[in-house]
Amino acid sequence: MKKIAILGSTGSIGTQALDMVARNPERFQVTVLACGRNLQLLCQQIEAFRPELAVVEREEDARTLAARYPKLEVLWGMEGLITAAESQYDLLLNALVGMMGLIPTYRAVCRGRDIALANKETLVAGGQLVMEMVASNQVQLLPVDSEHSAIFQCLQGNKDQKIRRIYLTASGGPFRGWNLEQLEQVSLEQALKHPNWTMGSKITIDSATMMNKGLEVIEAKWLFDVEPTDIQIAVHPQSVVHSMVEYQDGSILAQLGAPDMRVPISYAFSYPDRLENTLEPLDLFGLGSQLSFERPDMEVFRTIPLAYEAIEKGGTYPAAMNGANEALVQLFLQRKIKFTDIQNTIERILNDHVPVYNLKLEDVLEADRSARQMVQDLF
Ligand SMILES: NC(=O)C1=CN([C@@H]2O[C@H](COP(=O)(O)OP(=O)(O)OC[C@H]3O[C@@H](n4cnc5c(N)ncnc54)[C@H](OP(=O)(O)O)[C@@H]3O)[C@@H](O)[C@H]2O)C=CC1
Ligand SMILES: CC(=O)[C@@H](O)[C@H](O)COP(=O)(O)O
Ligand SMILES: [Mn+2]
Repeated sequence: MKKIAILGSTGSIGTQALDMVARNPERFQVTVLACGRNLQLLCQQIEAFRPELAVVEREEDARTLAARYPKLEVLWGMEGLITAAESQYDLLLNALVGMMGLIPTYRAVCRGRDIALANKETLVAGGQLVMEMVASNQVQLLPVDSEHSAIFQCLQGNKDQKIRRIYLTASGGPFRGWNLEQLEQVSLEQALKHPNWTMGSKITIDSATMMNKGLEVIEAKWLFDVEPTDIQIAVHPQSVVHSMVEYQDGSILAQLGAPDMRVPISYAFSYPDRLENTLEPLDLFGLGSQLSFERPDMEVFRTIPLAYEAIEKGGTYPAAMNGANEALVQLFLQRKIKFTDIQNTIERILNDHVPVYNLKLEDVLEADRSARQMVQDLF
């Protein structure tokens, strides 16, 4: 029985992970459930999965839960997430959204605990620190992000083989093929309509701006130790090929599947085994269209070159970019800024950023904080 701690249990990834646990009760047991403020769903999850520890964002909600479930340990806030990350389990699924995932990941890695990582912001902001600790503590860091799970699967059995490049596939989002003038007019409702995936609101907006792909380039660099210049984004509107690895002999290995996050989640849960499931498989003959691949439009979707530039410059640049993006996406979701303000403001903040190199965790946190402050000052 594998004991799994889930941070972000009420979100898109968290609920799909619990679905895989429910389908495999003889293999997985949940020890921790953590969320923000969605107490109603958390209570249902507590009753269904009987964890030992629950963590919520606010103290008052923790007190409500503790009164309702006297045998359950209930904690709150970042301290609660850290206690959860350092508790007893076999695998931590980090499905929190945003930079708040970094510290719990880091603390779990410091304790030598294995992690299934959905929270890509962890590696974007703190990749260098986290990966150094992963290596020294021999931690297994298993990707959940669909493209990174695909790359990880294409690397199996080829551990020491030289890679020529990675093709990181992108749906292109709802505004694929649009020009800058059209992007100026984008509404929140349009941006929240992803063509192929149902996900949380933050990542859905990231997909629309294509910042999601920029974040994923940085995530791939850290996970697979590849140069960003060897990672080629390939816009693939069908979201059937989840990514590819080209080896030095010219062979390209790809992983295909229906767009269903329960597949990469269950691979991370059961690695190196593959779990049998009854999910709807990809119907190759029913695709109804050809599989197509095109280069991204980096003049319209400025987030992509900005992300390449941030990781090339290194130091605190990616943390500043990520912090600015999170704050801007939040403002866009609140209808306080225009869609194009997101990329324009990130560019401005990166231009003004004063970097720190030879990073410590505090430097990353400070770069994140000051980028958010700059966004606040601008809007
Ligand atoms: N969704 C997807 O298909 C994919 C997601 N990812 C990545 O996975 C991560 C999670 O994404 P997704 O599931 O879509 O996000 P969601 O917004 O759907 O879920 C976020 C989770 O984090 C919790 N949370 C929010 N604020 C806090 C807080 N202050 N303290 C504790 N918990 C909090 C939420 O709780 P509450 O519900 O109470 O607010 C929720 O459980 C992101 O990094 C995303 O980029 C990667 C690939 C695919
Ligand atoms: C499911 C997943 O992994 C998302 O990150 C997805 O890739 C988003 O789609 P885009 O390719 O449009 O960013
Ligand atoms: Mn992805």
